[in-house]
Amino acid sequence: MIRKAEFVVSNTNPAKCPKADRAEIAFIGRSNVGKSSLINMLTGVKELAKTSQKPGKTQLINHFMIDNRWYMVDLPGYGFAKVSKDKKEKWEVMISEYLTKRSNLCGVFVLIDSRLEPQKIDLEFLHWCGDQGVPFALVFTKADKLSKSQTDKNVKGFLGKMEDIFGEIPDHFVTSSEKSTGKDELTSFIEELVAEYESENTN
Ligand SMILES: Nc1nc2c(ncn2[C@@H]2O[C@H](COP(=O)(O)OP(=O)(O)OP(=O)(O)O)[C@@H](O)[C@H]2O)c(=O)[nH]1
Ligand SMILES: [Mg+2]
Repeated sequence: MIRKAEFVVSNTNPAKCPKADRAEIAFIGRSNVGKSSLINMLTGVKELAKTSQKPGKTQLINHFMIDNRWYMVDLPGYGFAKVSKDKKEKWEVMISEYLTKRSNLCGVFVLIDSRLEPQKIDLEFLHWCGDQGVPFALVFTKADKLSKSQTDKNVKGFLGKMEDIFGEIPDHFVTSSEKSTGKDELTSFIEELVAEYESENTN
């Protein structure tokens, strides 16, 4: 259970992020998929991470301190059409630096809109994570928007693609930030990652 969550700092430069002296978990995915909303749902702090109906709200690497113990990170989304080429390239450098070099990163959650068929951009991004050895799990979002059977069908379809690409099905969670669906399962999983990191990184 998360008891306390506080904003720490926003950055464009991964090298300027807080000292990597504790476990860190990050959320990424397409613009508007619900990353910031998920952070607010998991922490129980309504406006901790800024959300918007318009894609492209989160622009920076945002660190939040959880229970004075570990960091939760909100990242800007990919795939927002109205972004200049220059900005897109800057995003790619910033995010790839962050995801591949952040030494205390013990879990990256790639958010997938549970309403949609598998999207090329998500599959490409996951391919890249696999190639780079980024430790990811999947979070399907907005499960309140469709019927359970439709959501299940989409999730199953996406996991089938994962099996085709990776030969195995990654850890995954079905969530709704509106209804707090999946909160306990995802929180427990994150807490396990944090505990594992701590047991490997204490002297
Ligand atoms: N119905 C429903 N709406 C959601 C859910 N999660 C997010 N939303 C809505 O989706 C929109 C985008 O949510 P954000 O959390 O800002 O998305 P984001 O991924 O952080 O977007 P960027 O910061 O632009 O990359 C907002 O209007 C949210 O209210 C959910 O679980 N259910
Ligand atoms: Mg956001």
